Formats: sequence, structure tokens, C-alpha cells
Amino acid sequence: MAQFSRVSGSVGLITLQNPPVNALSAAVRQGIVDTVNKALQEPEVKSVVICGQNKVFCGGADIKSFRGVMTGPPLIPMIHAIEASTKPVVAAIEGIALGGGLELALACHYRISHTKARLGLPEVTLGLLPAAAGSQRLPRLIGITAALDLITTGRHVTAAEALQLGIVDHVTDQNTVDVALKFASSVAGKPLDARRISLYPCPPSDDTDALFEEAMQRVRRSARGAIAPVACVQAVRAAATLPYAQGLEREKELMATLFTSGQARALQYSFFAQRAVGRWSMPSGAQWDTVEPLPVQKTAVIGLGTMGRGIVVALTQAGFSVVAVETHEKQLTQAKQAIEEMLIRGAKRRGVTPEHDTITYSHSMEPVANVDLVIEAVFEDMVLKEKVFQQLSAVCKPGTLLCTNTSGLDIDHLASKTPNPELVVGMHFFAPAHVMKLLEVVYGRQSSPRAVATAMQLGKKMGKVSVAVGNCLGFVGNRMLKPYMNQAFFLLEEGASPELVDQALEEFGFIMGPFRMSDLSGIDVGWRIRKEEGLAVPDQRTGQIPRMQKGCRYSPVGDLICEQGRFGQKTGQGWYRYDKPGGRVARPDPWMQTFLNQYRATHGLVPRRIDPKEVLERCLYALINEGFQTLEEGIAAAPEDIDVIYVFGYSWPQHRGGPMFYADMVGLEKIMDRLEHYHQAHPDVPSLQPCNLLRKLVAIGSPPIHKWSQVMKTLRSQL
Ligand SMILES: CCCCCCCC/C=C\C/C=C/C(=O)SCCNC(=O)CCNC(=O)[C@H](O)C(C)(C)COP(=O)(O)OP(=O)(O)OC[C@H]1O[C@@H](n2cnc3c(N)ncnc32)[C@H](O)[C@@H]1OP(=O)(O)O
Repeated sequence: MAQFSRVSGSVGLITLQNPPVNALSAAVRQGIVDTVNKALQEPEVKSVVICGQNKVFCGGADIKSFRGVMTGPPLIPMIHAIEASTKPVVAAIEGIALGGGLELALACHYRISHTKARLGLPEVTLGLLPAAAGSQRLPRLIGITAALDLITTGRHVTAAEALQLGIVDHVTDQNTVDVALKFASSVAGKPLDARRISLYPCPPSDDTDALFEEAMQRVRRSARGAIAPVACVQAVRAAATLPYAQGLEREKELMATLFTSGQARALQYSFFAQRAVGRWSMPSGAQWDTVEPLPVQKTAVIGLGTMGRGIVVALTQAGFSVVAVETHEKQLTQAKQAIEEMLIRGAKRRGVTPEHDTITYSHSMEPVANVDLVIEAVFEDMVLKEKVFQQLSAVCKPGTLLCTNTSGLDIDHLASKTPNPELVVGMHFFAPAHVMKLLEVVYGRQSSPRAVATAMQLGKKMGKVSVAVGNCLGFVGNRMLKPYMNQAFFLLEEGASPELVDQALEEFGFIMGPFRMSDLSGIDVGWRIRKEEGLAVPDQRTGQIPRMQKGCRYSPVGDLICEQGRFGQKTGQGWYRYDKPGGRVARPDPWMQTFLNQYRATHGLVPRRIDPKEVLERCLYALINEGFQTLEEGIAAAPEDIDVIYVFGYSWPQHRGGPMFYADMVGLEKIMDRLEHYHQAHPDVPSLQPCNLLRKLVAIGSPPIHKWSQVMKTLRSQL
């Protein structure tokens, strides 16, 4: 809806009303059309101000409506009518002007913004482009380079930057609507042609072709296969090279392709999935809106290795005081220096002063005594963690929440070592912890809903996308990674090279394939875990690591690489070779080829040509199958949880939604058929056997993803 009122006799005030962000739903668009007509028709009205209810201008088109039948007046003619108005129209921007909201403001003759407002054209993040003439008006207003930056990244700018770029005419820290009303009154009757952006020529650049060529290359490099950023460049190019009307046609054409693409569907699904994970629930029925988090001000981090340091930085940047504990004196000094540097770099990037004095460094546990929440981030060793939890239980004040940053160890076991297991939860950060957006909050059998609510709220305050998951080996993310990595190893045995496997998955959209990723994070990490699990251990009789373990196929290739001291980037050699230890550029290594040939010969494996399609199907479908298994067991509460974990923690391309969304797009029947096909070829690999939930969903006709939860409930209740 939009409400019309007359202020001071001659200014028409139009207020958009659609909480929480005044999105341009059919009713709001109809309201704007009606109220603008009214303002134009009423002779007493000499000028107009458009603002939004509750100090929020407008969050853009109503994303929810994109998937249904579009009703109501279309956005573009409405926006053109505003610019064509013979009475001056002023946008009073408070809160946000995003997407269609900013496009609406760009059609107004003047824009006045509150200092705290944020503006942007984030359509690209939803797989779209600013198709209400934003791609044509913005370059005419602020120039090609600045417009390309905003439109291809979708980044939000502050009011100060908007003023500097020329997007807004004036910034105020007073009541923006009052300022706009006064201003509108002062410009009544003034000529408007110079204020109509569509009439502006696009500011020329020295070499337009070279500029767009360079922009296109940059965008293609970072897009990982996403089509919207490319279309955004094409639309801005149309603004730079075509008359306005023709540019608009091009914008419309490009939008039509994007609008119906699977990528737009995936990105919009991902937008809502990020918000859905905040509405967490536990098997007990406890959920986000019924549980009050515990107050947290003082925190502590135990163990200042890479993860601990990142967590200290993230907590400090979120405004918490931190006691940073490291028992080794030398490590403590190094950690302190590294943390200070990270804080300085971060503050510089954000244009703020670094916070140092909220951190207390200590090599003993004593200062932890009065904190509200502790995050343990010591080495991934259960015995060591048990010891730390016992010490914490002895020293902390009653009610302190004890969190562990383990990436997969048993939370229940750890909790059992403390007198208050209800106060123990997992907070699984991803490296580097101050950068990566994902946080898995892991509840154990006895974790209290308040403990979970507190960890979820802390994650939110740290700017993380937090997902509550159940306790099992590897939780959700690492558990699903295991069958994916296993397939990658098996493919090497069967004839693939690390390069072939990586290339297939990188072309799919992952930032790195499994082998490059494993070189980066350290091949020895998995090796250590496999040794603890009793897998990477030579048979006493043969001296070799068995290729069958507990009746299942096992590949020791990763273990054998580690036995050669090849741990990845840090040793300069892993699945690839690097110019030096710590080098970043992966080059194929002839040594690996020879090693794999010998390995295959030793085990009588006849190499075959592996098709990239097989790489994708085996790695991705095995991972997806494990995802269905976690849903079936209730470890993940909903497919959105898994998808958010994979997009934000494992570089799954966001324009493909996440593994479970991707499964829905590919078709569950196809996934099941291909898994069965591969399982027949590899009966000793149980993770290729379609799980019950997948079978059940296919049996009832493969309902779309938003209907899976009902089937999951039924299946869980039968377990
Ligand atoms: C064949 C061709 C046909 C073409 C026809 C189409 C023509 C279209 C023409 C023009 C293109 C214009 C496109 C757009 O405008 S796309 C939308 C652009 N806007 C955005 O991307 C903004 C998205 N929102 C946000 O980034 C944030 O929500 C925020 C910054 C506005 C507020 O953040 P925060 O305070 O953290 O709150 P939440 O994110 O939690 O949001 C609260 C609540 O509001 C819902 N919501 C937010 N924005 C929208 C929206 N634009 N539409 C619908 N709903 C929105 C959000 O989902 C939350 O609700 P919840 O999910 O129920 O929790």
C-alpha cells in the first residue's frame, strides 16, 4: 500500500507501507500509481515527497512474488511516470534504498538521504539485474566505472559514499522527511528537464571498448559460472553505447533471460535459506522464538593457533571483551602479534579504529574465572580437549557456557566430562574464522535450548550465518565431505589425475577442487583423523594399508602421499607441486603421475579414461546422498540448513543453491538412478547406495524441496 497526505498545503507526501522493508509488492505498486496520479491531479499540490513507513525507504521488488504469477501494475511504466511528472518529486531516503527501491529514487528529480541510510542495486546477488531502468540511469548519473562496480557487485554504499558518487543530492542527520518536505516546497515550479536522468548522456570514457573488455574479463573470472554479473556488464554497456530507449530494450531482453533462469531461482532460494536457518529448532521441539539466550559480554578463547586467533579477532570486532589463553609462552607472544595485525588490517578495511584493549592475553586459565562464555580451540585431540574442559569446569563461574570449536569430535563425550553437560555446545568455525561467514552450532544430547540460543545469537552478533545441527561424526559439513573425498580418491585409483578431478569440480563452480583444497588445508589433517579411526594403519601381515576395511572399499592414496612427507602447500608438495613450501601456485607434478601408475600396477588396477561427467556425478551425488541421510536422521533439520552450510563453508557455488537445492533441480529420480548405477559398479561403496529418504521422496513422485519436510517428519517418526 501507499498512503497519500498533503503537508503544509502544497506538498503531497506519499508513504510506502509494506513492513518490514516496504518491498514493492503489487499492492505497493498500485498504491504508488494511485497516489502519484492523485498528486498530479490535485491543483493544490505543487511538489511531491516519497518516503517509506517506519524510517525505511524501500527494500526493492518483492522477491517472494518472483516465483508466482506477477500481478499489479508493472514497475517500469510506474517509474517512468514519476520521472515524467511535471511536479518535482523528491525521494526521502531513510534506512535502505535497495534494488527497485533505489531505481524508484533514481526516477525522482531529487534524492535526500539520512546519514545512516544504505543504498545499492543488489539484484545481481539474486541472479538478476536492475531492470527498472537502474542499469540505464545509474551510469548516466555517476559514470560507467562507478556504475559497473555497484551493479556487478551489488554492494551497498553508505549515504556518505552515495553523496560523493552523486547518487544523492543531500545528506542529513535530521528528520529526513521534514528536510525533504521543506526542500520540495522550495523547488515547486522550477524546470525539471535537467533533473531527469534518462535525458542525460552517459558520461564518456577514454576507451569504452577497452573498459568493457576489462570489466567483462574481471567479472567472468570471479563469477564462477554465474550469468547475472555478465548480463549486468552487457546492460551497462548498452547504457554507454545506445540511446536511452534502446538501452532499456536491451535491459529488458537481458532481464527476461535471467528472470527465468535456474540461477535466479537458486540465488533467491539462497536468500531466503539464509534467513530460514535463523529459525532453528531442536528435536525436543525447542526453537528460536521460544528460548531466551543467556546474556554474554565477557568471553574467552582457549588455544591460539590459527583457529583460536581468528575467533579472538571475530569476537573483538563484534564488540566482546576476550580473555585469550595460550599456555605456551612463545606461541602466546606470536599469537598476540598476529591478532594485533589482523585487527589493524580489519579496522583499516572497515575505516574504523582497531580495538585492542578489550583483549586480555594470558598463559593461565585464571582470568577465565569471570567470563560468560568460553570457546575452546585447542588442537583436535579428544584427550587434550577433555583436559581443557575439566580445567574450565573447575575455574569458571557457575552458568558459564562451554563451547568447543571441534570440527567433528563427539560433543556428548566432551560434555560428559563436565558437571554441567547442558552448558556445552559446539561452535564450529571455518578457517579463517574472522573471514568465513559460516558457523555450525552443534547441540549434544544434553545441550540446553538456552545454550543453543546463546551460541546462535553470538554467531549472529559476529556477523556469521549460523546453522544449528545435531551431533555426529563430522557434524553436517564434514560428514558430507567424507563420501565426496572418498569418490575423489577412488577416481584417482581408477585412472583420473588430481587435475582432472579438480577441473571438473571447479568448472561446476567450486573455488577449488578437492585436491587443491586438500593441499591448502593440509593433507595430513585427514590422515591424522584416519589414523585415529584405525583406517590409515598398515596390516601387520602384509605391511600395506588394506584397500578393504570393515567390508567397505578404502583408498589409502592420501595416506601414502603423507607417508612421503607431502602435506600440501606447507611442504611445497602434495597432490600438486609448489615453487617453495608455503607456495600458492599449484602445478601438476610428474611425480604424482608416476606414483599413481605404480600404485595402480601394485594393486592390479587397470586405469581407464574418466569422463568429467562421471567425476561430477560420483562426487556430488555421493555428497547429496549423505545430505539426505543427515536429514533422515534429523542431524540437519531442513535442506536449507545443508545448503547454507555448503554455500558459506565449502564454496558450493551460490548460483547453484546448495547440494539439496541442486538435487531438486537435477531431479531426485535421476540422482537415485545414477547412484544405483554407480553402486552396482562399486557394490563395496555403501555411500553410493541411495538412502531411505531419497528413495521415499522418489517413490511419492519427487515433491519439490519445500515439501520435503513433511516426508522427513514421517520417516523420522518411523525410526
Ligand atoms: C520476464 C521478465 C519479467 C521481469 C519482471 C520483473 C521486473 C523487475 C524489475 C526490476 C528489478 C528489481 C528487482 C529488485 O528490486 S530485487 C530486490 C532487491 N532488493 C534486495 O536485494 C534487498 C534484499 N533484502 C536485504 O538485503 C535485507 O533484507 C535488508 C538489507 C533489506 C534488511 O536486512 P535485515 O534488517 O537483516 O532483515 P532481513 O534480511 O532479515 O529481512 C527482514 C524480512 O524482510 C524480508 N525481505 C527483505 N527484503 C525483501 C524483499 N525485497 N522482498 C521480499 N522480502 C524481503 C526478509 O526475507 C525477511 O523476512 P523473512 O524471510 O520472513 O525473515
